[in-house]
Amino acid sequence: MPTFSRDLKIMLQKDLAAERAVWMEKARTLSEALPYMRRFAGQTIVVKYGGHAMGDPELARLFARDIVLLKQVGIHPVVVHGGGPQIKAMLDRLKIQSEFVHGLRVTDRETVDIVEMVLAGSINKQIVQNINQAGGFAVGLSGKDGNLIRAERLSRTVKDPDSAIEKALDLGFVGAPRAITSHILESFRDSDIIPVIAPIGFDAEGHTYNINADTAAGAVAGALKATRLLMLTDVAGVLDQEGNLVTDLTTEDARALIADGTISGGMIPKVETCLAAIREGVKAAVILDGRVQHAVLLEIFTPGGAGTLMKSAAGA
Ligand SMILES: Nc1ncnc2c1ncn2[C@@H]1O[C@H](COP(=O)(O)OP(=O)(O)O)[C@@H](O)[C@H]1O
Ligand SMILES: CC(=O)N[C@@H](CCC(=O)OP(=O)(O)O)C(=O)O
Repeated sequence: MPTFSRDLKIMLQKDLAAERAVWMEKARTLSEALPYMRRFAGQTIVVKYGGHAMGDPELARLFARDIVLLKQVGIHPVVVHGGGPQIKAMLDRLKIQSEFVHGLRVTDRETVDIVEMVLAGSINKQIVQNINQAGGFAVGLSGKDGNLIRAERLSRTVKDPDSAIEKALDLGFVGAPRAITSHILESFRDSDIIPVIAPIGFDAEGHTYNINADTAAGAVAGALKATRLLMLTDVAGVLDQEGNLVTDLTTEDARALIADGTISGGMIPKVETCLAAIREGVKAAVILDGRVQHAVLLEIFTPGGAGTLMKSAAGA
């Protein structure tokens, strides 16, 4: 029937035009990424991948693809991962109690074995597998491999609120990174290998340490003088008193927001780690929302990077 076939033809032409418009938009986005690809080519970007951000399998798959894409365009991504919720799940299964003091897990001898098993074992290998399934060549390392993260027992004091006397906190086998053997990571720069690091440290006496993943990522970024330290978390970034996103955070503003309690809990070590990394030579650190699909690509390849940026005085 001629009328029907004419209508069908018009419909198909409209569909094709709509599809073409979608592809044109995608091509434009790719083209607009070119200046960013040139800017970051050959640079090191350390990505801290938190335990909350890896909970959703689809987000984890997209994260792995984004990391492979960075490497493919000549950027050197280094992934440092956490796994707090996964450690908690394993400790619960084994009916082992665990508590946090100032955002850090008090870690006794039994707990450090479980932490190492979960971080350097199942989680590390899952991320490696995701990246490799996305077409990359990821190699999993704990801080023990290649003497990567020498650590010491973290010493921290707190002020007793009644007497105002400083007392030492005993967090057990919680480590502070002392030295990063960076040539291990630098040897991957000129290869297609993507290092994926579990935040486990060691010392000369043979102790194993549980290191907060933010702290480990900051130390690695500082040692590599990375161009960017990206901290993927479960909020949009640093929020102000009204709950609005702070897009640029100076050291002075950070100090003020910590002092008045606006920045609290796990966000304090995160911000402090970013500032410390910048002091050590990282050009800029960004706290961003790991719950958003392609958060890493948005931050690196578009002007619409959506987190909180802290940068060195020399600029980013
Ligand atoms: N000013 C703030 N802006 C944003 N988040 C904040 C702020 N103060 C405290 N937080 C808390 O910090 C959390 C992020 O830290 P944390 O839970 O340690 O993250 P992760 O598990 O990703 O390392 C947020 O989920 C939020 O509850
Ligand atoms: C000392 C300390 O607290 N270590 C952390 C290490 C994992 C971590 O930091 O994981 P997220 O990044 O997912 O929070 C812990 O035991 O939970």
